[in-house]
Amino acid sequence: MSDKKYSSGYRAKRKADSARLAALDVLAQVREEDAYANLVLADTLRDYGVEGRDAAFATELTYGTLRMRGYYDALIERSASRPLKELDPLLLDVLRLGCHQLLNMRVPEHAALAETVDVARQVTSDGPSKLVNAVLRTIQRTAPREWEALIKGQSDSRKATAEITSHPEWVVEAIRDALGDSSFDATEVVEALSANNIPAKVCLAARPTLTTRAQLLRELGDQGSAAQVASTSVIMDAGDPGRVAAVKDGRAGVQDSGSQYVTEVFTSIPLTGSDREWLDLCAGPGGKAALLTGYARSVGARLTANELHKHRARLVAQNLKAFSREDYRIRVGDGRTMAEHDGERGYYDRVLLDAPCSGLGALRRRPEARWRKDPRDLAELNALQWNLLRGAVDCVRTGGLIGYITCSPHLSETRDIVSQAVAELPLELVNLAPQVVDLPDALTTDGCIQLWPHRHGSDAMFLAVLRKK
Ligand SMILES: C[S@@+](CC[C@H](N)C(=O)[O-])C[C@H]1O[C@@H](n2cnc3c(N)ncnc32)[C@H](O)[C@@H]1O
Repeated sequence: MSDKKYSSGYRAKRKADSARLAALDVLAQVREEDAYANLVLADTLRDYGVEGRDAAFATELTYGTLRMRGYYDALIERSASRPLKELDPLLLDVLRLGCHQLLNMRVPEHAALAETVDVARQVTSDGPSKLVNAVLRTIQRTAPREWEALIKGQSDSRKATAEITSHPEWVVEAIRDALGDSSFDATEVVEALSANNIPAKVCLAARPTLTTRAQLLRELGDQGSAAQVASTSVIMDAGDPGRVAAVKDGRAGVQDSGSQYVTEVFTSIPLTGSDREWLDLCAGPGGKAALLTGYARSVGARLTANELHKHRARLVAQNLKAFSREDYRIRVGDGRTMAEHDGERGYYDRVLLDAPCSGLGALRRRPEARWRKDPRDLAELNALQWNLLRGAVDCVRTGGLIGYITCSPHLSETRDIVSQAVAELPLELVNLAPQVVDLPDALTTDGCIQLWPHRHGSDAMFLAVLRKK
């Protein structure tokens, strides 16, 4: 750190604010160590002695900056008049923090500037801190509406939408394709992407046969309200879910309302013949398994929850602790080859395949997730999804149902893989139109369900139901 006075001379050097330093440290951990911000934030705040209102400030600063990084980078690049890659990464993080304070927090402009320059000086030296001052002043001098117009006005509409909504360009393309829009800057494409910039509220699931939404609402008092989409879901408007008695004892769990809805729809599809043995092929950590066990129990069926990883199977057990051991069994194994084991082939009446996926439908939950995802991972995921689908076909009886779910709207892991399955495997698609009369904008043209944060207030969950021929 430099000992020299800040050269503009308008105030003396002073120690940078701990909340901002802590936020910067988290950004650095995310960038350098691939850390998850939500996992390292609490320890980092403790290390810097940041608590109470300062901790809330640091949290908002960290998450907001990570989320809006793409937009801030567009402004920084234009204001620094040099490519971003020529900026020191730590300095770039400082600039991003400054942008968030200037543009999206209720921090007075002079404080946003001065405090950010203090941080720059403390973690680098005088020279770079002058650059921070100059760049942030340039950003501040232009009105937010003018910045938006400037970015939207560029000829490359995919890049413009990516920058305005703060997403990688490949995600813009994926969302446009999933919505069936022809242009990258179509109103709904921008709305869908912008919805990822609004943090999701905590949602609880009232687990069937253990409690009801009405009971959960009563328990929460003025801290809860009924959520959209699923009949089991409750939004926690305030408070800590870990302190809710129903969550502590397993009658309820923290779960997105879209996840609840697709599980509810799948279990409500009528089935000819027996309906006693249900399988959750990829069950960890067990949110859907807990709903499935409840629904199964209410019709006299039993759930088998399968999971590849032992430690995740333990989480399933934790999620099912409020049910009786007769209602479920948990097994550890590979869902792709489960039918090779004694008695598993064609044994199940319903199989839920909640497949490992890109998670593009839950970007609003993890502020930095969109920057970490790589489109090259999709090919590997698609191969796994396909092999799990084949595994599910082997486990379900003729006439039985498979519910294929992803937390993603990306076509390669939703409608494309399902149409390939219908073409190549002994499966027919069940049209879900009768199940979604109250939610017609959730139905895809091929009769599947695709939820969206901007339409339904849930994660972008996908459900296709397939019947084995
Ligand atoms: C999307 S998550 C399932 C979420 C879960 N249904 C819930 O609601 O809590 C996918 C799960 O599949 C598991 N998995 C991955 N490969 C698998 C395989 N070959 N067989 C079984 N499970 C697998 C992962 O470990 C992960 O727990």
